[in-house]
Amino acid sequence: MTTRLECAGLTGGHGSATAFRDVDLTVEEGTVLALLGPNGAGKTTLLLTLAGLLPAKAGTVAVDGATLRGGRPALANRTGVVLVPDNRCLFTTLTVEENLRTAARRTGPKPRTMLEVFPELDKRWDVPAGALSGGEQQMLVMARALIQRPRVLLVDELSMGLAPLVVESLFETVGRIASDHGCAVVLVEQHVRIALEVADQAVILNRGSIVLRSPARELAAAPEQLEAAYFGGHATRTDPKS
Ligand SMILES: Nc1ncnc2c1ncn2[C@@H]1O[C@H](COP(=O)(O)OP(=O)(O)OP(=O)(O)O)[C@@H](O)[C@H]1O
Repeated sequence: MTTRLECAGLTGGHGSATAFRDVDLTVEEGTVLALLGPNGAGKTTLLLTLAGLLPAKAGTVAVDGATLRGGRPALANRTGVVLVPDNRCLFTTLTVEENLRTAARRTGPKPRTMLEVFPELDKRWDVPAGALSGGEQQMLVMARALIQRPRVLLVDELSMGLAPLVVESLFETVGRIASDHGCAVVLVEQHVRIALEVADQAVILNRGSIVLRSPARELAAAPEQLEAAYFGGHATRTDPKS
């Protein structure tokens, strides 16, 4: 397997405040890493730093072995890093098709090819994004990410405000996007159980530090370890290399 995303000693935050420190992550192509942890742990800030939207205070981020220049989001995006932000950021007055057109690249897939992954959007093709249901909006958000042919897909709280059944189906799609398109997915999620079902590996961030790493399946079977990492922040590392 190829290492798609790697960060080493990554430290970052907002202004002079440090939100996370000394984070090492490796995500292989075609796999999903669940980045979990309590509110305020630093998960979103870490994603923004991986996407180049915030400069790192220390450490490196590399995609397919090439180190990215920190704080350069357009460059990171051209390298294949695509962020799915937690506030959706759709153009609400533009239709589904128009939203996809804003993200499509000249030499990349055409908007309608996204219907192979999200067929439910076909009947909503000419509807403004603001009139879609929450689940449909998130499908559009994922389609808008996929049309950019991501090598690294950073997904922040996809489930926010959605019914559990909708979340399960969306997460299945995320898993398929990783395996079919060979991208590395980092999934920040509060729905821990569903996230662990789709993820291959999991890390728990607490107060800015990684306090637990584990294959996702093992962690799903060890709720006490999960709880200790969330509330105590001092669980043991089960697999220091993952
Ligand atoms: N725009 C900002 N300016 C300054 N500090 C911020 C900003 N956004 C977040 N922070 C701070 O950075 C720290 C980490 O927040 P972050 O949002 O990354 O955590 P999180 O794990 O994603 O939490 P949540 O699940 O609540 O979104 C917190 O102390 C938070 O108050």
